Amino acid sequence: MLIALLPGDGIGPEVIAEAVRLLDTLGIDGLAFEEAPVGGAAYKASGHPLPDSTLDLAKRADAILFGAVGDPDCDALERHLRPEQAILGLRKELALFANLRPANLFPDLADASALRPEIARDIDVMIVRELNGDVYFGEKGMRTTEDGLREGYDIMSYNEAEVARIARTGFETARARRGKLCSVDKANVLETSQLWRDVVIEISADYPDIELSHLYVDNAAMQLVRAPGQFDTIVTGNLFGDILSDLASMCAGSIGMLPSASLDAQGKGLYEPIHGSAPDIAGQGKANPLATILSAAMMLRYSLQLPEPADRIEAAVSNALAGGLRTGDLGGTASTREAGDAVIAALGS
Ligand SMILES: NC(=O)c1ccc[n+]([C@@H]2O[C@H](COP(=O)([O-])OP(=O)(O)OC[C@H]3O[C@@H](n4cnc5c(N)ncnc54)[C@H](O)[C@@H]3O)[C@@H](O)[C@H]2O)c1
Ligand SMILES: CC(C)[C@H](C(=O)O)[C@@H](O)C(=O)O
Ligand SMILES: [Mg+2]
Repeated sequence: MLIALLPGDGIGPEVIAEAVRLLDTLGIDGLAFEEAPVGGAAYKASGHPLPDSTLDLAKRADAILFGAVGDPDCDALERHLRPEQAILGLRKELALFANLRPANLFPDLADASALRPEIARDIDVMIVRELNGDVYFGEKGMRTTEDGLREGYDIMSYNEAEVARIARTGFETARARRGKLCSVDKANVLETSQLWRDVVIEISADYPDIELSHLYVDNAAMQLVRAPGQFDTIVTGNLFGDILSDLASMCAGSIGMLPSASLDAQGKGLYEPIHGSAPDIAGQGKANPLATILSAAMMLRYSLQLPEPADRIEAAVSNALAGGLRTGDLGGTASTREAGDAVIAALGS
């Protein structure tokens, strides 16, 4: 089983190193790693954020473990050369349309949540975010109006096949969890969202066992903070899912805690923390590697069909936190390396 390692920029290499150290410690038979540059690192080395050789490795591999991309040195580049295009390109080229972002509170992290402990305790939500459409991939550009003003535009669109596909992922995910699906849109304003809601309702006919509800995205953001325990599975579009998952991460303690899986129709996946390259703390050994370590666990479970080591990793993270592990984002002082050590030590407990 070949794992493509794409560490990327900023804290990406720091957090990937800890996930790889943990996977090495587990000694899983037949796991092989191959690394390739991506993002700003790839641009600086070869003039493109997603070189053909990196895309080729991603396609050959059984799964991809991704760090983060984004480099302030590249801010002035034309859009198609910016580091972020690499992750968007991978998601599109590999047809990774279903992004699963679980937010749940580890029992010992209530003190780190942005919510009061008695509210935070209840959060256990899976955000199913569509990843191949929306404003991210619609026509976009810069033009000049008749009045001579510069005008930027990004077309938001979804066709019914795209909505149906992610809706089915949402229903299936809810079925494997607590049987409740909340579809989040902005159907009071957006045509895209009206179609989204219509299609989700049509697909729901195939899932009579699932309790379906709908929320506008502004209300959903408020409800996630007010009473996150009401949510089981959320299905939503690319942009709303991006924003809601960062919000949900703080309910669960920190953005440094949330992993993700981005899956194609066959279950091949790219696994990455939901956070970015965090230039403000890069190179200082301060990054929390747990989101990436938990992404590695998702990779073992979803793409490699290895639930036992996935369970072991998640239990080790939980035990390490129970033992007092806290990186800076969680209010502590542990370094990235010390956090990796604590999880490895907890594997035996
Ligand atoms: N999938 C990705 O590769 C991805 C995701 C999000 C942002 N980005 C990119 O990353 C760059 C920085 O973006 P941003 O600052 O808006 O978001 P960010 O997620 O990188 O950082 C936001 C804040 O959270 C902190 N943080 C993030 N991850 C952390 C961790 N593991 N441990 C401790 N603290 C952590 C950072 O220090 C920062 O203060 C941008 O170029 C952005 O486009 C990439
Ligand atoms: C870097 C950016 C393109 C990306 C997104 O918006 O999807 C990031 O915010 C994420 O959440 O993975
Ligand atoms: Mg994001």
